[in-house]
This record gives sequence, C-alpha cells and structure tokens, in this order.
Amino acid sequence: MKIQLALDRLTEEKAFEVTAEAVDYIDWIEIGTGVIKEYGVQIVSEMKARYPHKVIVADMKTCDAGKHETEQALKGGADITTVMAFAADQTITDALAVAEKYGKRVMIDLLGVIKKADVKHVEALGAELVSLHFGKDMQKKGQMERSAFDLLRETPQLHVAVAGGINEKTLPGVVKHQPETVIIGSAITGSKAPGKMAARFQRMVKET
Ligand SMILES: O=C([C@H](O)CO)[C@H](O)[C@H](O)COP(=O)(O)O
Repeated sequence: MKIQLALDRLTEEKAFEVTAEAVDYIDWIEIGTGVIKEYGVQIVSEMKARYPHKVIVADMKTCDAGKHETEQALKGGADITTVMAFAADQTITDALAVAEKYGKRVMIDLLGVIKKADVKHVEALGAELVSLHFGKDMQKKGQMERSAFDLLRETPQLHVAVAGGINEKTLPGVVKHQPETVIIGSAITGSKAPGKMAARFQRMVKET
C-alpha cells in the first residue's frame, strides 16, 4: 500500500520543508488544489525537479476544459492529475486521452458521488484510477463512513486511493479495505514533526 502525502493549505516554503522531512516515508507527493491555485503549475514542476523519482500528483480537481487542464498538469511535470467524477463525459475522456498521450495517469475524484452506477460509468469511460474522497468541508461535520467503500463494490478492477481526514485513529479502518493508496494530508503536514509522523504512518501501513 502506498502513502500519498497531500500538501494542502501550505506556503511554498512550508510545502517543500514538510516534503523534505517526510519524503523517505511516503510514495506519492500531491500538490494540493489550494497550493496550485496559489502558486500555479510551476510548483508542480519545481516538486518534480526536486524529486524526479517520486510520483507527483497534481490535485487539479478539473471539472471542465479537461484537455487543457490535463495538458497543463502533465506537461508541468505531474505524473497523475485529478479530474472530478461529476464532470461531463467529454471532460473525462479528453483528460484520459491526454494522459494516454503522455503515458501518465488521471485520478478520478469521487467527491460527492453516492451511486455505484456513477463509478461504473467513469470506469466505462476509461478511468482506471479513482479516489474515494471525504472532503475537507464534509470533515467539519463527521468522518468517512465505514460503508464508504460499498461505492466501489461493483468496480473491483479500479485502482483505488482514499482521502479525507485520515489520521492515526482512522487509518486502520481504511487499511482494512486494502486500497492501493492512502492519501494523508493534515495529519502529517499539521504535525510538529512531519517526518516522524510520516514514518509512523508508514509503519502502521506495513504492519496492518
Ligand atoms: O483533496 C483534498 C481536499 O479536497 C482539499 O483540497 C485533500 O488533499 C485530502 O482531503 C487529504 O487531506 P486531509 O483530509 O487533510 O488528510
């Protein structure tokens, strides 16, 4: 199981500082949506230049202009870019076509999706990687339900990442479902010792 470090709500300086501390214990580095909005795709390029051997995820959360935004992210150095599942079919297929051209990937963000049929639909469009996502604002009023994974029951071929308030307490419940990737943001970036915290998550993932 891989760990994707989500760099959200951080200054550029802090994002690189946290990454430097945590990088040995994580697999994928995500440049969060807000960080991209603040600094542009340039920060994705800088992260790739700094860590060429790491998979860089640009959390673009594209919901329109799929071709253009996917080009921006992947040409900018991302290995994976995110597109919202609720986007138009054309947005998703355009993004997937660009990713194929570059030999890279699109992660379809299932934020807000509640029907298995919608997951089947994005799979039918060609998606192979999705993220089960309990959003930041949703986290203000609760946490990911244990039943969240039911959404993926009819699409077992999909590669799955899981995100949304994952911390030391909730990680075991997530790991039980054996997603390929756990996306962890604030539990690492908000820690006083991000490196130690990332190492702890790595141990937990390996042991469970
Ligand atoms: O995608 C995310 C969110 O929508 C903010 O852009 C986060 O990367 C994801 O939720 C992981 O962060 P934490 O919830 O802080 O672990």
